[in-house]
Amino acid sequence: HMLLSNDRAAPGRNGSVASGNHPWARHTPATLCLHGHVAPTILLLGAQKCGSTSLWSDLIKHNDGMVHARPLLASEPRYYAKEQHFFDLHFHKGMAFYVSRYPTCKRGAPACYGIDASPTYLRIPGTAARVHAAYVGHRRALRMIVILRNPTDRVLSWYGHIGMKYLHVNVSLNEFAHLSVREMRACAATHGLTAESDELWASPCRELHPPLYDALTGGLYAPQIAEWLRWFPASQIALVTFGGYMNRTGKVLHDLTAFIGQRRRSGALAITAARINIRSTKRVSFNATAHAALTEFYRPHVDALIALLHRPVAEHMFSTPFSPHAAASIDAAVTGRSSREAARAESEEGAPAAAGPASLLALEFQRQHLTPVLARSVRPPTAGCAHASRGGGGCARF
Ligand SMILES: Nc1ncnc2c1ncn2[C@@H]1O[C@H](COP(=O)(O)OS(=O)(=O)O)[C@@H](OP(=O)(O)O)[C@H]1O
Repeated sequence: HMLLSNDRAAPGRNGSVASGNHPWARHTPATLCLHGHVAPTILLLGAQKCGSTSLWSDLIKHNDGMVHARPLLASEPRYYAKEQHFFDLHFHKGMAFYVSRYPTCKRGAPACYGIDASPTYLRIPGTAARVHAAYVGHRRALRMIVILRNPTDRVLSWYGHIGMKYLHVNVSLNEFAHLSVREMRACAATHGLTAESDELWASPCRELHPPLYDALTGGLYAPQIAEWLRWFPASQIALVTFGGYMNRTGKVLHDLTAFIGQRRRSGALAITAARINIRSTKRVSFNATAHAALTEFYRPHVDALIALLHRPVAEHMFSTPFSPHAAASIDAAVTGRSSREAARAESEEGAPAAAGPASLLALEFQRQHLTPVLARSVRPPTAGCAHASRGGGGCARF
């Protein structure tokens, strides 16, 4: 096992030292070489159906040093270039197998970063512990990226995914939503839990009978992220919102480049997100009651996510496209208060007076997600823009 390090003091064109004094670039990783191959150090954990394929593709396209896997056999599915499923399905095959799909290491070459974008890593319990064990001695080189989407939209996408995978789903979209919620509540009761419980995620209710599977528990982001925070420092985890990535793609990609520890590439920020795995446009949306049932189910879980992001344990999580310096302006936008009033109110309420990056994300979630969720529970979604927010500005999504 070895680290092939570029000259950290004087980075080359693709050197591994981030430009500027970006706070997350302090522990700049070099190329990690294991068993003669570039080992993945960038793990795009998911969530599944949240734009992970487009983000993966954009990260490769906009980062010179980013390398993906190559399928070893012609018979392997093409998505294996993106998703290794090593830490959920193939862990028993060992790290030598894992890295064998990545390029061989070359001494003196510019730093490169292997990426594994298996979006199941976030929702399948146990993967964080396996990553932690497998990267002993090299854990600081890892960067985890999580992209989150409104969980109700995720269910819509998931339904399409299940439909594609299993060719047909014998329930309609709206039945699927109601059935999922009903079965989840029943399952929770059987296991002494409630539908609000964080513990649902890693409980047997994770896998309801086909075709429901874990449609709902995939959107329980708080316990999923908390699990990664148990094994890794917050500073190694970046959060991206679906809406942020779609609306400010260039900024998000720039920020992620810095998070990874690369030099920021100069160039236009006006980049549009890749459009891969697009299906929802071909489908109808939930009707109002199905939408309300899912929204109701997810409400406490979104609250739990926001609460998690406000907790000190998440304080140093990297979040983009929000800058740590924008706390005051975001807070003012959310609450309508001046930044000084906001800081005073926060400290009176016991919250940290100076919002860290994760708290910023929490505020943005509240603005982009929770407010529209509450509004939508009493109004049916409007055609064409199911996420219209009262504050104007088109579709507010995460
Ligand atoms: N550029 C852009 N604009 C809008 N929406 C986009 C974009 N790129 C990806 N997507 C949507 O992301 C959904 C697919 O997510 P994933 O790639 O993570 O799916 S997967 O888990 O890898 O199967 C899938 O959602 P649904 O269409 O709702 O199914 C895609 O439409």
